[in-house]
Amino acid sequence: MMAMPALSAAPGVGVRPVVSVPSCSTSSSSSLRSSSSVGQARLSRCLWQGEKKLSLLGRKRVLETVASAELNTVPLSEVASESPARNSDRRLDNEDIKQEARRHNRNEPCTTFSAKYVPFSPGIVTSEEYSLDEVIYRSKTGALLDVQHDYSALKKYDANYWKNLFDSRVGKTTWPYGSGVWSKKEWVLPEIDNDDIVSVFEGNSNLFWAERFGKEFLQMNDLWVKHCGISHTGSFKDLGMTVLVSQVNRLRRLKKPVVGVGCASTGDTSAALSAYCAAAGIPAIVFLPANKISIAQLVQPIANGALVLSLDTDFDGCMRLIREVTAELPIYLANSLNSLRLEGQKTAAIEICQQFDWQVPDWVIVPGGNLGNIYAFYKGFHMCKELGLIDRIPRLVCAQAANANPLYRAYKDGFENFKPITATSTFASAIQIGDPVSIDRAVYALKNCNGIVEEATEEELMDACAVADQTGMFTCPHTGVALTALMKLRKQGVIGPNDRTVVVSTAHGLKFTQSKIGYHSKELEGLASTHANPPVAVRDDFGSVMDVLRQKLSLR
Ligand SMILES: Cc1ncc(COP(=O)(O)O)c(C=O)c1O
Ligand SMILES: N[C@@H](CCOP(=O)(O)O)C(=O)O
Repeated sequence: MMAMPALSAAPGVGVRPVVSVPSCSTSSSSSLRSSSSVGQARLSRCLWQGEKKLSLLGRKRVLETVASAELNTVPLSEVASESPARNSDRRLDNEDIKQEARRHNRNEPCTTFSAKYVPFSPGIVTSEEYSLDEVIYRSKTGALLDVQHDYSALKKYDANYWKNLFDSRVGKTTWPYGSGVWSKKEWVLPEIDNDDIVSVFEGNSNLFWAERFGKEFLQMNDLWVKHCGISHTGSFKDLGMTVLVSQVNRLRRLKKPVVGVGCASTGDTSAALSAYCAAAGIPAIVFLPANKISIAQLVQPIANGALVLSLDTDFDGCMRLIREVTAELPIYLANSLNSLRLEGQKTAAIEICQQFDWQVPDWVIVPGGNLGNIYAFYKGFHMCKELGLIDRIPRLVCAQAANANPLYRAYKDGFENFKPITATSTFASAIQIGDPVSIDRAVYALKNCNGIVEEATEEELMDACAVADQTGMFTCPHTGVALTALMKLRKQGVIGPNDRTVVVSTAHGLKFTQSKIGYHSKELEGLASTHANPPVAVRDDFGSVMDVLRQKLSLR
């Protein structure tokens, strides 16, 4: 058997665009051109540089396809309705998915969009800014950074344009837009070359109607669960990691000194980092707190070939160390301290609006630990509102485990004082964090959406998981924390019976089976395990089986 280090179970988008949409380029340096001669020149470049391998027939098709988009103002609705026929063209001999995409991707607006790092200092005017190609995580004053998009460029396209564009990309395999993150590329990392993107077509996670749980337990008829855990590595972290690792891929191509990518983790960030780095052939280094993550989470970076360091400390200790190490060595920091991650994570919020046909839910409940995700959700909704796709931002609820509740404590204090704590053991082990790096981002997000912070005890979160599971879900403990917050707010009448509410499920329950086994075997110390459903041991004979069935099913 493989020797494991001491890291075992924890206890736990038809409106006419205002400009034409030429798009044969995948290059960040391309700009919007309307003259036909310039269009022809670009066309030739595309054909003879990027598409060297096309057959004569292929070249003719590209000429026809791109020329119509280059030389005319093409209503997006028409472009979209034409594309299935073109997309039914088979991939050409010797053409891979990226080359095929260059041929088909004429819906893509030319890259006039841009983004940069600015200090995260709401209300303070500063000229400080950095290119996304710089390796930098903090401002001159030590503040967090934020990725700022060029809204004046994005606003040249109206809300219907964006809705139709995003909608036209869902459910396709076109590189890279088959990804729920990259389907929103213009709002995420607009300048990255499509060839640098590292994606496993993450996102597009299901948003399902939790009918029985809502109606039977909460008298709610509009309760939804956004299942971000049904994902490549089983958590929402894939959304951010595709962005971060893609940018690292670009930095390495630009010959920037990045020998690897590192993170501290409670299990999910490390799993996502390892998988995306492995897909790109980039070394991954992960710092894990010994004995504080689940076996399923531990085995993910091991299997994906990451360098796994098991440290005799908690997550906050690992976080301190990785920050020191990444300041010394050319290792790129992959935690959400790095604002690139949040650009991917915010697409979950945009996706929720899209899944509701661009209607806004009343409430969105998100479990919080290092607190990047609650800000990412706020930013996603805020961007939709700024660009006119929605008319308001939902109220956000951040849910914390009572054993790891620094934000809850600060909230109760009117956000006047924030004090880091030493988080204690919780079944929601991925949010056992006492000194969250994104505290400022979280407080800003919650203040700006009239948000709420709730907490869940161990008993409450495990019971919430059990009850939800018995309505057909298979929840992770963090989702149990969010469900507990929902139950409390519903009971208090804060959330109404007809409020459209989305609970964000951040990880797949299959990553956390140990705590479920403990609960259903009534082996969790200090917990009544009220909803336990242990297996019934039965003797191997017909009579015994019949006796048990009669008794359990109340049959005579
Ligand atoms: C499964 C799961 N849920 C929720 C969270 C909390 O997200 P954040 O750290 O962005 O607050 C994390 C990580 O911290 C996580 O791994
Ligand atoms: N739950 C996280 C904790 C680290 O959060 P991050 O978003 O800052 O990377 C994990 O899985 O490691």
